[in-house]
Amino acid sequence: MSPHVTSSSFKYFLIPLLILAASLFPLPTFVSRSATRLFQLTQHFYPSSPTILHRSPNFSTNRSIATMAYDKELEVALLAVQRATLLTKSVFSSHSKGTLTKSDASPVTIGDFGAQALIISSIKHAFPEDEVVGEEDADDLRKDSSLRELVWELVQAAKLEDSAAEDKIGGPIASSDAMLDALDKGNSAGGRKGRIWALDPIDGTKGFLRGGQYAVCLALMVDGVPTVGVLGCPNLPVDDKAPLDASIGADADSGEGKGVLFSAVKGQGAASRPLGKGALQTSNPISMKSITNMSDATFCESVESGHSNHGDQANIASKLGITKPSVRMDSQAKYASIARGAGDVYLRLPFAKKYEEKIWDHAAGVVIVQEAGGEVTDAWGKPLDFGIGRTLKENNGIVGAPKALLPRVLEVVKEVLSAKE
Ligand SMILES: Nc1ncnc2c1ncn2[C@@H]1O[C@H](COP(=O)(O)OS(=O)(=O)O)[C@@H](OP(=O)(O)O)[C@H]1O
Ligand SMILES: [Mg+2]
Ligand SMILES: [Mg+2]
Ligand SMILES: [Mg+2]
Repeated sequence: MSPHVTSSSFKYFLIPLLILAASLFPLPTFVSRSATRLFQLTQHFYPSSPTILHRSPNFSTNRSIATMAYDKELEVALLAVQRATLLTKSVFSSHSKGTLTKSDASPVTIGDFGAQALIISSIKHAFPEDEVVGEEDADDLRKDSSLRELVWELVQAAKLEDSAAEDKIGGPIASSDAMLDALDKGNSAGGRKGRIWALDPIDGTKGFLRGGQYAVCLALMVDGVPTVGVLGCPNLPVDDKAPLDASIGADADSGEGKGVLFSAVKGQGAASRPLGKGALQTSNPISMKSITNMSDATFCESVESGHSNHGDQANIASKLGITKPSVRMDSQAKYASIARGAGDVYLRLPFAKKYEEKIWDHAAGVVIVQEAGGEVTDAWGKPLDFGIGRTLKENNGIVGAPKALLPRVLEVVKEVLSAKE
């Protein structure tokens, strides 16, 4: 038998048969683990036609063979992000946030360093072979012992209240040196092959500092495709139906009814659950709002006028017939908000063509929006390419919307951008 025939039989006959058998009969753990491996294998064999894997948004409440893939990755990511938000919230309520200015003039705080160290240590505990593209590194802490001490105290104090949950993410970091090493393991160059996590320990650091929206963001990319995404948003309302108004970005300090964990796994739908302090709370499926009339849409944009072009975005909204004012909020809380139908359209048009968006600013939000029934492309309608390194250097600007609305939004975006060229 030729190698081609052998590989085809394996691909088209043996794997589907084994998966069918695995889903029909109750199996001992070791067999079901093998089934999970098999399932992951099929993702390599059927990269573009995942008919047996891809379910409608909100599939997550149904248990089946499909939900077994990435179960552990999702649980570890949720717990790691939840633990990191204990740290960021404690920094927010303390006097000093230990703010430094990075070489690109953007701020970084002891919260960013501590959250990155905790999350990478969780990932490395559960998946030692995986790489991480993280925003921060330990250079500043290695140079400044008092700053290092501040972060180390925070890291030691950030503990989930449920010991089984803590164990799943490896428990406390062993020493201050181990903390620095974990922080530095966010140095992957990214790429198109294998399993790479994208981590933004605090996205919207400026929002975090002013008590507005921020998000702890973590995504697993498999062969360059965002596959598991988690966003911890301590200042968003727990209620998925809460109206989105302009005040959401201004003074959203964590309090009663605030704090949400959003998540998605490719092919399994998107969900939200209250952000807790211990074991994971029950999740609810989320989906984008189905609006038929563009004039009913709400669009979300950055607070910082330097991060996206508010003028072009207002022009686009008016050409689309959108009459409601934009909702401005920092961070990937924007993606989370459109994914649960609190807003509808995400616009991030560039000021400068040379700015390269960072993969950690988008990977988690993109998979959550996709799984909630939306799509995200660049401003010219090109798919976002997460597989070429630490930035989206082949893309320019970002647009996200419910699938049915995206073509019309892109038409107007291109019209406005072309008129400037
Ligand atoms: N010039 C420019 N253009 C576009 N984006 C930039 C730019 N400079 C910085 N950044 C990145 O913006 C991230 C935060 O942007 P957000 O849209 O989330 O929030 S806001 O702009 O502050 O409202 C921010 O993420 P954090 O650093 O994690 O806060 C940056 O990665
Ligand atoms: Mg930053
Ligand atoms: Mg960011
Ligand atoms: Mg950040």
